[in-house]
Amino acid sequence: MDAPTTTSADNGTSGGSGEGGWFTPRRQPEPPVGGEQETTEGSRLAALRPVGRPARNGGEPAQKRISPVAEAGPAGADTSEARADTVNASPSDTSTPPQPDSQPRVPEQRSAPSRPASPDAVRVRRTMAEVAPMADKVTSYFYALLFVRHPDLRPLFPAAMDTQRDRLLKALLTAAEHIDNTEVLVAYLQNLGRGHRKYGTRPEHYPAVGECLIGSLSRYASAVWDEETEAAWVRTYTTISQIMIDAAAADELLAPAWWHAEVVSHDLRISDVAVITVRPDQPYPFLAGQYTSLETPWWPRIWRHYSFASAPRSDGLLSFHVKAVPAGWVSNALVHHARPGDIIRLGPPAGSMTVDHTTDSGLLCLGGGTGIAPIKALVEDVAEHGERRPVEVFYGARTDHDLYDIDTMLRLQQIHPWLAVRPIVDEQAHVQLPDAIREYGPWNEFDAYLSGPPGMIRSGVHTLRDIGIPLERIRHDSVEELVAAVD
Ligand SMILES: NC(=O)C1=CN([C@@H]2O[C@H](COP(=O)(O)OP(=O)(O)OC[C@H]3O[C@@H](n4cnc5c(N)ncnc54)[C@H](O)[C@@H]3O)[C@@H](O)[C@H]2O)C=CC1
Repeated sequence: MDAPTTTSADNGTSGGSGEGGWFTPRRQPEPPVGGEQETTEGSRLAALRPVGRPARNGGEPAQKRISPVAEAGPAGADTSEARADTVNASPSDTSTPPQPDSQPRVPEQRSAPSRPASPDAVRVRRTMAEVAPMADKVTSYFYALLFVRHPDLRPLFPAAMDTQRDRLLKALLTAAEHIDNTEVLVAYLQNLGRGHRKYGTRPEHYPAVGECLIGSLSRYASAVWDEETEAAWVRTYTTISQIMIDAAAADELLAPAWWHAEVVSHDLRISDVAVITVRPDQPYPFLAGQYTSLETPWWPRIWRHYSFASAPRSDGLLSFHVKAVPAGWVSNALVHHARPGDIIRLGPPAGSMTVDHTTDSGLLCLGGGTGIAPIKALVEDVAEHGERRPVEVFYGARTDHDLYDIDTMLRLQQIHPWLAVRPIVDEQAHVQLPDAIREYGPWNEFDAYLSGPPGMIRSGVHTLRDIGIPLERIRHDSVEELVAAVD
């Protein structure tokens, strides 16, 4: 499954919780259908059958598709990458096949009230604890079951999925484990469901995945598996899949499953970083600070996440900053092979590291390496709104040479008196990016935006908390492990 998205340390997605149980399946698992074999598996299959119907309200406008967590790959199969340019992308979109995310994409249950876990959640977590030491085996068995029993699903996954095959499973298990954390989980699953449209996932695929999920869990958690546990998993999976299906159905009314986009310019700024501009084949609505998933023609069905490097433009063009990382299939193809005229595919926009235009707080922005891309988009966004809010950008790089976009940022500073850009070069400053902000401030009237390598985000959140910025005013993508680290 794909990447994350986070938002702010507080994901900003509350809402919708008052209706009494997002996670109470709106449709109870169906009893075994007459005529269907009365085997355990027949029952599972029937119980897991989701209902492919659009959400009651027809969905939200595309512009509102902001979720606190990133999307995961194909339902079932996500192969999508870790966010290539984002926090979860580990050191990159690296891997030999694209590296899977080592972290689940659901934020920690930081905001969950300290209510006792539901009986289903207790059973689900007991199963997870049981299978944890055999995660590899569970994963292999799950995909073996899926592809043997449902060979029609194989094409939804990339040809080479050795190292990332567990994305789907991971996302499902993570979601199941957080089944009580409704507000965060619903947003996560909705995003996941929408994101799965680009893989060709359909409602009828979900029961197959659920059946194989339960098949592999029951095998490897046999010591704790019983009828109640199975029923808990069926309810949990039914809830998960129904939210994903509903979100995908609602999104279908609003947006394509993917966009084709033609590369219109390719600017190799330094040996391993290119600024790539593309023209989507139809309007692509997004917000500054968000990111998208991207598939190249060279690595079909392998998706990577990249932040938009500009606010929405009147000519509809989109740009990305891509760093080629060792063994990064997609990033190397984009940096070293892509040329104008090439056609790529884009998934829907995601992410909520966006500017809150209802306040006039200042923006304290930390961009490390190619993490400067969405920061530039945020600056343009503030400029377009014509507001006079102070924006302070700290742009970190290892060396002077790595400040590949400093000219653009300094040009923006010249035009906008409310903008200050401060390059922080490790080898000169003898201090890494987050710590550099301690010498400036005060920052109590600022919202903070962090974009860059995971280590920078992690230490950035720590520093910002340390200087008194509350968690809910700190925004960045893919936060789950970071939230856990500071909470
Ligand atoms: N929305 C987002 O969060 C985005 C994230 N990214 C991510 O940013 C990264 C960029 O990679 P590179 O350009 O190679 O950056 P890099 O690894 O050269 O780091 C850039 C700067 O970040 C700071 N930094 C790095 N690691 C740190 C740590 N552990 N603690 C404190 N500060 C640290 C340092 O000031 C360093 O000079 C990639 O991992 C990419 O996935 C890229 C674009 C958007």
